[in-house]
Amino acid sequence: MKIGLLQLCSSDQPDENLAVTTDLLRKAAEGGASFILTPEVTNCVSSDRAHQDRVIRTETEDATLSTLASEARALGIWLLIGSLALKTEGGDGRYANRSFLIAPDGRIAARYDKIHMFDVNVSETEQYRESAGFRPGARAVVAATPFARIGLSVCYDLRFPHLYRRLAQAGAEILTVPAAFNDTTGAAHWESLLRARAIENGAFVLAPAQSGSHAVHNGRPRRTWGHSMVVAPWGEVLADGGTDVGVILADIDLAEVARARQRIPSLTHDRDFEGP
Ligand SMILES: O=C(O)CNC(=O)[C@H](CS)NC(=O)CCC(=O)C(=O)O
Repeated sequence: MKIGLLQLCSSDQPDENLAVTTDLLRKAAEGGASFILTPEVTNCVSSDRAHQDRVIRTETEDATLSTLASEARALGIWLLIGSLALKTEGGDGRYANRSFLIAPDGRIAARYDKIHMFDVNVSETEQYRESAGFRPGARAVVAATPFARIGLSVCYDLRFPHLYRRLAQAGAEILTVPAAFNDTTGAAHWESLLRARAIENGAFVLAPAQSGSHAVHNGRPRRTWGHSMVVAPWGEVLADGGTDVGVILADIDLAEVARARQRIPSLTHDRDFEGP
């Protein structure tokens, strides 16, 4: 089957981002993709709380979700909206960083709220406190489709291998890692971590990414790493999106999951042990 990754450079204007995303989604479908994926925070990249409060909507009011779900239906494709920043009802006023799997009939087949929050000082000038704006999820999700079982994750989750272990042990054959990796840690770690998750779990890793220069964050534009990737279960990088905004297409053979797991059955060799 053919996979389409959308590499975006989302701004802090959801309407603009939706127009670009819709256009690229149609291109990916024209290119033959039957499963298309968008990056983390497809609808809005911003760290300005007052601005976010003006433009971010709840799940039921969000135009990105309803429009892309209708597009998926019109195109007859499976769609992973990597994530949307959404207002949540109740709770403490923080947003959800929520991933959606949309079926070809336009219905929501699965939702997943990012579990691990990026509260990190990347350098003295680049600091993130994702948990100040977003409320973390607490439930891992595997969704069944006619072509594969899909384990959902988002961005910084990539650094927590036990999450992917659980997803693979629950049957996931494809692991999705939509991201907005920053360009410092992206250069150092992105490809290695993606390949490690694919190899250690014998699964395809599909990682659509934000790329380029976004809305100002801590007084400077926020830069993301791009390099959207498709990684095979044996660890080969089947596609690397570079840094341009656009569509990345890759053919995958899902039989490779069983082949990789037969050659190295480590997924079934976990053992309980004591200490340290
Ligand atoms: O802020 C938003 O709008 C949405 N959230 C994100 O983009 C998050 C928090 S800043 N980014 C990451 O998790 C990058 C992880 C990363 O770069 C690493 O693990 O090295």
